[in-house]
Amino acid sequence: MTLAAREVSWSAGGRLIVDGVSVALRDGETLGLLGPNGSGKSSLLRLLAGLRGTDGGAVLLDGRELRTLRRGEVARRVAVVEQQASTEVDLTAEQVVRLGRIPHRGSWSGDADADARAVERALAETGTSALRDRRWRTLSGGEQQRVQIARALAQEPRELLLDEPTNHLDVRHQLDLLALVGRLPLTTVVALHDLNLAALFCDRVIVLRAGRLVSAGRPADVLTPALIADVYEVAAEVLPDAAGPGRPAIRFLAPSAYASPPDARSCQPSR
Ligand SMILES: Nc1ncnc2c1ncn2[C@@H]1O[C@H](COP(=O)(O)OP(=O)(O)OP(=O)(O)O)[C@@H](O)[C@H]1O
Repeated sequence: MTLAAREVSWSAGGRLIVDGVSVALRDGETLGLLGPNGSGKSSLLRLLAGLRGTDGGAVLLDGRELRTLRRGEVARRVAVVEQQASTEVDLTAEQVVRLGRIPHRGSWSGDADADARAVERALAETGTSALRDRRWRTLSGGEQQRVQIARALAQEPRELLLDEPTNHLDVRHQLDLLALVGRLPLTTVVALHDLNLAALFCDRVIVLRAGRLVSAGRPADVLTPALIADVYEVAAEVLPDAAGPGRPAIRFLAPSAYASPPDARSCQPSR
């Protein structure tokens, strides 16, 4: 048993932002959360994390309504990394990762050994050990992103919710991060814009449009030219199994108006 949304709705500014979405995660899967800008991905993730309450429907953790559970109990189970996660205080990277241990501290004291082990493991898994003594503010966007993910892993969650975690990451770190997420024995929801990364790493994907769930299933079944044209309004060619069995690769077909021949001269460094 893990997380589920049952007919979840949420409104803001007089508008329905998440509109009756139901999804039940499967233990250990990586679920991709897809959809155009403003389709409600971050809003749904925040509802699943219990960071905000639903206006209709319910989020369930092991079949129990999230809103009836204690904050600490949820935080020991569910970790979330939001877009542009930041910290105002001038901490080192290691101190940021240690924040992930807060839900595990009792009212008197925590288990210092368990905390230290979890922090070391999270730093190693995310390749951020070498950054441990750096001040947060001096880290690049990609380094900050990986440290935030280390913080979430130090929390030792069973459910991990990631909002655009590959933002700021170079291509190798994007691949490494999603491979790590797939390897860990966690149930993960990951909001992604890159459909090829979703096809490569997600066991299932769901697609939102204007707050509604419009499709759900295996990447190969969902990421069809028809769906991409309908939801993203972009023509695409889908090469089935090109990225592995059941894992399509997507090639976007730029309208001819965008596709003027490359001009080598425009790429020359100016002197
Ligand atoms: N607190 C809020 N008040 C008013 N409108 C909001 C609020 N939060 C989100 N919205 C609106 O809800 C819609 C969905 O936003 P959300 O951030 O969930 O989309 P998204 O799919 O994550 O977008 P993106 O891909 O651009 O990150 C947007 O139109 C956004 O402006």
